[in-house]
Amino acid sequence: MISYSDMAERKLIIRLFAAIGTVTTLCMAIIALFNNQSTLVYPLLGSSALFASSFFLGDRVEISSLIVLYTLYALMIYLVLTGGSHGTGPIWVFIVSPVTFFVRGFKRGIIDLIIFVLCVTGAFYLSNYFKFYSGYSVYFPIRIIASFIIVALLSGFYEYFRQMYSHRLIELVQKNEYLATRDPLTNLPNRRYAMAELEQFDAQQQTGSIIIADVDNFKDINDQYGHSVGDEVLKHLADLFVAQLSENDMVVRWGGEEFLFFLRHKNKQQATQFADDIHHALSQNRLDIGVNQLAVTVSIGISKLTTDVPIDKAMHKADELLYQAKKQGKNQTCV
Ligand SMILES: Nc1nc2c(ncn2[C@@H]2O[C@H](COP(=O)(O)OP(=O)(O)OP(=O)(O)O)[C@@H](O)[C@H]2O)c(=O)[nH]1
Repeated sequence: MISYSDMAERKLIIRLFAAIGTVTTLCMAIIALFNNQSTLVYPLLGSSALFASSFFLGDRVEISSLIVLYTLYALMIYLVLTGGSHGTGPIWVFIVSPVTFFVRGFKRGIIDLIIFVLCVTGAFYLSNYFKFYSGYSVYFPIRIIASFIIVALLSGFYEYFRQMYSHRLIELVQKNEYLATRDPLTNLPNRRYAMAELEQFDAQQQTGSIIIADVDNFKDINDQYGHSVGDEVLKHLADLFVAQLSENDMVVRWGGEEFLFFLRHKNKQQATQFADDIHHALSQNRLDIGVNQLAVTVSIGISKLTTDVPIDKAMHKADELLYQAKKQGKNQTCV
């Protein structure tokens, strides 16, 4: 199953935030320097350096995103405390909520924003109390905080629905991916899945055995008892085959009434023993169809998978041996 991660996109966006933060704060520091606003120059330069450091952290996305976020918080609180340039500092706080939700997600984002609002409220109070900046009107902090909360709520709603939609989408893709590789009747993996597994196995140059099992006289079963009983037979076989498998092995519905077993690291002798076990299990487990019990048998062909035999050749060989087993009277294995 493919794993779905947005890490590459996150890395890109965090680096973008860091780059914008670095350039913006650097420009603001230069402007503050020309305006002789010494209290702004150093905090802005410090922020710029922190944003730049997070840009160069590369693959450590979580750390760099936290540096970006908390540098932003610290700078915003400082701007509220000091008023920034001519009392316009608090206007920048609106950047905080979208960045917070992006970095922290919905739940942790809410917690961080509540703490941030409390800090900003405290900063307005301290600024007034210690006269760090005395140009704020009585209503200004209230309006800034109220509008900040509205923007945060909107960003929160957006993030909540985005997360929900993204989870649903991933679930849907994974479900479709699963269905595309499953046989709906027996719930076994299908031919498409098997081909991918076999190609991977081939690429890894491993050894093992292939077994092809074909139900004997299946047309007669369909004709005599009906198609739905035929389907029940296939399901019965699938359950029985799965019960025989060991951890590394796999059985797939290869098509129609044919099943393919893929036994990793099992030589011909072990595969033959496995085929005998299947014949035996089938003879012991008849299928109940109303008052009757139906005896189902299979014919089997086995071939080796080695590093010097291509998969398609091994499959062809197993098919030929299966045909031979049918010709020799069915309900048997040819190796
Ligand atoms: N019920 C049911 N029948 C299927 C399914 N897929 C294929 N079949 C039937 O399987 C039958 C296979 O018939 P044949 O190829 O003649 O094979 P057979 O009767 O098993 O004969 P031998 O292989 O010689 O033993 C056909 O009648 C198909 O319609 C399925 O999913 N459900």
